[in-house]
Amino acid sequence: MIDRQEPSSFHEMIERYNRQIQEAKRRPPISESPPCPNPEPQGSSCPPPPCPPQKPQPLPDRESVASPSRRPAHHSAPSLPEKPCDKVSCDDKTDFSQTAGIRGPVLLQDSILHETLATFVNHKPLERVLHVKGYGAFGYFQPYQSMSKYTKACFLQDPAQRTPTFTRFSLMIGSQDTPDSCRNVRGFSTKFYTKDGIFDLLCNQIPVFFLRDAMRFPEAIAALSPSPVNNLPDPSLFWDFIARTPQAMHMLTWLYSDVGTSCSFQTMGGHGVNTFVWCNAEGKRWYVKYHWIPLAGERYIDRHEAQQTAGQNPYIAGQSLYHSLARGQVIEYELRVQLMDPADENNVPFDPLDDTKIWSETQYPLLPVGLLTLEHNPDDYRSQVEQSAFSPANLIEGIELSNDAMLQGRSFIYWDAQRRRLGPGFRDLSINCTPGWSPARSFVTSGEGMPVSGVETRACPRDSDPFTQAGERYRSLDALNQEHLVDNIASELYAMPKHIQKPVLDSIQKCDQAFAQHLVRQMEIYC
Ligand code: HEM
Repeated sequence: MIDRQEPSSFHEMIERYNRQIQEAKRRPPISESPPCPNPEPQGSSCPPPPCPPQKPQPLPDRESVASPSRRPAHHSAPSLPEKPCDKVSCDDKTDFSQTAGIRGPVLLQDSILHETLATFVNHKPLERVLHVKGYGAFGYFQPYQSMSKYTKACFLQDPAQRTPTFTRFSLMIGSQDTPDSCRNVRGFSTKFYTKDGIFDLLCNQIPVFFLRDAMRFPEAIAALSPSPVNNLPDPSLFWDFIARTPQAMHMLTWLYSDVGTSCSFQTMGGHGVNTFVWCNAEGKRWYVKYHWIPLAGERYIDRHEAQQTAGQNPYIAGQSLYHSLARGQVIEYELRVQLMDPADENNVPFDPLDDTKIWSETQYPLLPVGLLTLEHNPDDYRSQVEQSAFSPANLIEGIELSNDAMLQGRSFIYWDAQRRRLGPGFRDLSINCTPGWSPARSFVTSGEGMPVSGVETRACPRDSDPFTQAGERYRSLDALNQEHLVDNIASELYAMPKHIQKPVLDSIQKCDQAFAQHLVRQMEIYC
């Protein structure tokens, strides 16, 4: 029997279409059609009338159908012999537009046709402005022990409690066709469906960012994007940005190391980048930085392997994630945090709220918190992965924003982006909600009860040393990884004009003299 219910979505429409094609193929020839097994009183669901007879018939007089008095004679259709029906399921009325007579015209009133086409042209949700290409996985999080000393966050109190999660891995720059292995910032966002509501933890594989203030973020993204003139890759946009942005030096030493190229999310780390605040039941606050450690170990690939992989399989990381979960393997990441008493913030040689800096692991050890276990694939990419809406402002009691300027700049813009791409009801989509909860009703705000003071200003915050940690990063690499970092930079920087090369080399010299010398030698090889 043909399903005559209207499709509620494009997806259903396609499924129904495929079902009908399959059924039609199985159905015996029309002359041998069995009687309708479930005849309905009006007969509307029974097999519709058979194909028009194969013997050519004169076409109905279209003039008599379409207001003959107003149509000139030369508009009449030529009297063609009717062709035999060549459709497998020509008895399926839903395959045809509604026409005035068999050869048309198609009637404007055919709302079913318009709905079918309008559903098709509108079925694709708008893409994210960033992190367009992504893959998802469901799982759960379980703490190792109660973290009540540091936070009252409900899902971190009881080691026996499992909190359901959804994780989306993504590439920050590029389109749906960008190869998974290319040099990129990779996103690692997790939604925790807690009993107090949604908590989102957005991480990148690189622990620092290009900028410490959100104001220049659009400029950074433009520098990483294709040329606005011809849509072709233009490395001079990036290197010009780096030449003008010494604070990006530290990020450069991560992005242009092998950490920038990878063929697997299972062996990739994640870092919250920004500094958040944990608050316990007594109101004691801690600065907190988040880190995910893959239990499979961290592994990255070099630029040559990344390029080769990009050509061979642009979906390598997504496929590996999907097939591992489909085979029943679980993928695990340990959540660790670094905690700093805000009273100590003046005792570190940098601003702990500056996201171009990392915290020393000796001074602020990585404290294990719990285990994220990814265990199954999404069943519907569009409604689960595409329509997932993460925000650093999706917080629950016990977790707050700090005064990290970049984080505060991010706090509104994700919801705004989601209103644009998913509509104002984005929080009601099942992937984005826990029943009965909405941030507007939860009244979780940052720093309730914290004193705030200061003179209005637009100024560079305390400590703007952009070089020390970048130099430390270079020196922390072994010889092979130093070689890769330097070669990755040299392979692009050598081709830049002098007015870009010079300030970049000056900045690198301020990071580390040997780093700069190594780079100059390597650039000479390319020249
Ligand atoms: C001012 C700076 C930033 C702005 C304006 C910004 C803006 C955005 C926007 C608009 C999206 C897409 C949201 C959506 O449509 O759902 C996005 C996604 C994302 N952002 Fe940012 N971002 C900033 C900085 C950062 C930083 C520092 C991180 C580091 C953790 C980060 C991590 C992510 C991740 C992981 C995603 C992907 C989320 C997903 O999978 O849906 N962003 N960002």
